[in-house]
Amino acid sequence: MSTHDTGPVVRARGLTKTYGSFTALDAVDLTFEANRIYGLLGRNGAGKTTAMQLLTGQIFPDGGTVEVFGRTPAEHADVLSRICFIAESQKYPDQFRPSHVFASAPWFFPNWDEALAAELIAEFRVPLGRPIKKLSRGQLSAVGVIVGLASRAPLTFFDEPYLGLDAVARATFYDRLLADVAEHPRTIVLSTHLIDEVSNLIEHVVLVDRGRILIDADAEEVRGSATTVVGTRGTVEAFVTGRDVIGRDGIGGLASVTFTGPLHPTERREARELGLELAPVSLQQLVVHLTGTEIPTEKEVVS
Ligand SMILES: Nc1ncnc2c1ncn2[C@@H]1O[C@H](COP(=O)(O)OP(=O)(O)OP(=O)(O)O)[C@@H](O)[C@H]1O
Repeated sequence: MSTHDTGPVVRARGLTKTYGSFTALDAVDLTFEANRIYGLLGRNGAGKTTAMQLLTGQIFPDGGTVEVFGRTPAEHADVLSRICFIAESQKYPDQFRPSHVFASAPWFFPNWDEALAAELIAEFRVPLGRPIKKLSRGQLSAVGVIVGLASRAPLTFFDEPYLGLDAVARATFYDRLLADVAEHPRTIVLSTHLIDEVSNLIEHVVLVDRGRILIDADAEEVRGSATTVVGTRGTVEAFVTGRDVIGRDGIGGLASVTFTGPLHPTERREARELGLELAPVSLQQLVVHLTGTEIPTEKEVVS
């Protein structure tokens, strides 16, 4: 352990990545604390993979700084040995079989747990002797997920590797992840589109959109941060006047408007008395509202 271990696990400031004239990541600040589960969320092309590649030293920033365990990741082998990055389309040597992947994993990951890997191999039904090239998409995803879990790396990134998994296998992954992290605390970063599925897993939300951070907050805080109010149009519009509206929908005389910000108990009572229905907004709905198309005005919804 060094003195660097007392600070955050990841600290990025002004992180910028450009591809030609396109800015994939635009002056992003990120801080990941030890032993938390982070959800890196955002639409296709938002910049999630780019951010993870920068944090793991696979690509270099055009601006800003990255420190992982207090050091620049690419230049320090001891830092890299504490990072596990599982990508959706992991590449393996041509002749590799899953047995080779699991046999070589301990060379890269000092905390590798052989027994856990064996359990997961059985649970995910990975055919150990089949050439990697012949595996189904789900089986290939399972190989990645097993490496990510059994590596027990202090900082583990899962870049949507579980997309190929069926619903049962995904549930297994989520359960195993939670159980193992409870026993062996470490920092996990999950990037995913399946927000509802992971919303109970995530402790901290980082929402990326077009290379910028839209939300960087405690998941609990984010979950309670938006409300949808439904009722007759005039009443709903009067109720949301002056609020930060992030979504509008409606049909005929009915309106459904989503807004962010706290709601006082007296305002809740007032809504009930006005015959309005209030519903909390799920993390997934919130992300859709914040990263979707522009919010229509009341007039556009009516017409
Ligand atoms: N090597 C590259 N050259 C040019 N553009 C790139 C390159 N790598 C990424 N980009 C662009 O940068 C943007 C961010 O890509 P990134 O892969 O980080 O998105 P993402 O949030 O991971 O998306 P997805 O959810 O679809 O995987 C995209 O518009 C992508 O096309």
